[in-house]
Amino acid sequence: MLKRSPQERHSFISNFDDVAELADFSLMDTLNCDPEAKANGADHEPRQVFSGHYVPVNPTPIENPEYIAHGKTLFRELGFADSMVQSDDFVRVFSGDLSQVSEPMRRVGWACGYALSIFGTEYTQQCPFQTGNGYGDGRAISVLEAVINGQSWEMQLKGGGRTPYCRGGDGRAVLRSSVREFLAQEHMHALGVPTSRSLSLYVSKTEKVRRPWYSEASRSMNPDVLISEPVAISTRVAPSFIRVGQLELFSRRARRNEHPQAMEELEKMVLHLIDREYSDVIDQTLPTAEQLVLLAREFRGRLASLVANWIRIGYCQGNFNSDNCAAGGFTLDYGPFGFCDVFNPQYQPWTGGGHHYSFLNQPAAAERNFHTFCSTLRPLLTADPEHLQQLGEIQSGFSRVMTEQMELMWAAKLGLATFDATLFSELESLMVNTPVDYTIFFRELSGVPDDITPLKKSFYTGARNGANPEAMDAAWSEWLRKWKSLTALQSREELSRQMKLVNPKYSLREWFVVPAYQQAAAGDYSLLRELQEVFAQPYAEQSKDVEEKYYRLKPLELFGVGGSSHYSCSS
Ligand SMILES: Nc1ncnc2c1ncn2[C@@H]1O[C@H](COP(=O)(O)OP(=O)(O)OP(=O)(O)O)[C@@H](O)[C@H]1O
Ligand SMILES: [Mg+2]
Repeated sequence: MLKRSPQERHSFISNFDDVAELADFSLMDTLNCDPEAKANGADHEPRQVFSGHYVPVNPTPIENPEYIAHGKTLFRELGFADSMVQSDDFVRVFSGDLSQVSEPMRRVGWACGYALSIFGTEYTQQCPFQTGNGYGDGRAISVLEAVINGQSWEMQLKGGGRTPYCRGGDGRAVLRSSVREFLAQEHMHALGVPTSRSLSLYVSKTEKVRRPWYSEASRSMNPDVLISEPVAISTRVAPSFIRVGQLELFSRRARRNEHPQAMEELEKMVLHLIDREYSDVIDQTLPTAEQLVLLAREFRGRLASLVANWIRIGYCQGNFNSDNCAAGGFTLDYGPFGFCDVFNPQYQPWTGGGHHYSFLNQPAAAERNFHTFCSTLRPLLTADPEHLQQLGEIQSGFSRVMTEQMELMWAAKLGLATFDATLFSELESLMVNTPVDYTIFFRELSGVPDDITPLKKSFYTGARNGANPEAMDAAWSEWLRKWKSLTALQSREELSRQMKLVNPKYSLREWFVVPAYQQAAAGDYSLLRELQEVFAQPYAEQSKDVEEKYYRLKPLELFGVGGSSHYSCSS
């Protein structure tokens, strides 16, 4: 614990119990750069980093930062006063300027390397050196790790400038992508889905970068213009930002015996993960092998539950690679994500994402990431057949655990005590054939309607797949009758109350977000702040006005529009 008098404390530092130490094996990449520039974080050139937990790197402040928004709920949880977000020192740090921070904060941030597997297949091609040693946080820079109310929190700038892993990129994030991530993180938290959190969002009044994007009302699949967009820095917060891909980097090195400390580094990294993300459930005095097995079991449960929650609320992560899979089991990297409007098992807003990361394929994608995760632990257990076998059993049990979670989730969405496979598969076909708006359908069903009239509020009748409307209505009525017979034992009020806790009324559809970031780029933040308020209470009925604006079908003319219905990963 660091000792300091209250007068010495930096204003927001006064909320910290302590400033935590990172794993103790930093700064070991001794090649390829000027040691002094490296140690003070001033070397931002792409380079190979051969070992070590992180590299010191200074963020590059955005020019003329202006406050846009902060995560009010998170501020309350951290004990930060709302006014702090406009204070000079806070603005400076979270718009990327560490030059004036005082002890115990450090004037240097850090970035981490990680490896990449796509749907379980290892890649190194994305690394400019083709070795994997130049891939990692290309524009994410952590600036602080603090213990607040007994909980350790890492604060990470996204868009904070180039790092050794920037691969020739500019290290920036545009306002558009920053607004999306900022809003989505707090919405997911309010939905009860584990996630990184949003601390603050600042935009530059003068600095812009060019990105490929879609022209107005474009129906092109790929971006068709280059646009100039303001840069922004959003700060996200989590117990750690350790990714499956990060463990993978160390494990690949250990497997190939790339340097003498490779195995030791892998072990330290895994123990660091346990300390940051699993200390409440794993006894750190146990032998390492036992801890590893417990870790795999616990992560399995968290990951399966996470993905079932994504599907519960209509979320598609879009790019669920191992480097976008947080080893703590929460949602990380809101890039080409989307909340679905129409129920479509193959919903995938990212044009580069393919079927493998589509909506109902996310359990399969999670399984691939889990297998990758288990493989990262294996080198640490080679001399221990008993624990290796336990790990194998945990790995092969993923699909069972995932199925259990999915069935529990569908049962809860339908207000049933147990999953009914026939009822569910009939519903799935009806939802595809009508088609229905996923959020509105389940919310209307949560009203326990007498007949299908309220459910029709969710029907995209204009997009009906040529089906006979009378026959469809009859099929829906029959399905509703069956559903009601299965729920008949519960009081209608109680059933409705329970279902409304599981089926949100409001979800952050992309066509709500597009005008918010467009207006923000023109200096008007009012819509963005309205979305913040509305989507912080997704289960509440809210006012008539809110309902009319945000509880409605996607207008048919917005289907197929580039940048809204689908987008490239460009951010
Ligand atoms: N403008 C940029 N400059 C430098 N590196 C970038 C830039 N944009 C993306 N990258 C890097 O490219 C890789 C893939 O990007 P991806 O979109 O998955 O991540 P991201 O959205 O930047 O970050 P995160 O996963 O940290 O949320 C990451 O390693 C990321 O850091
Ligand atoms: Mg990423």
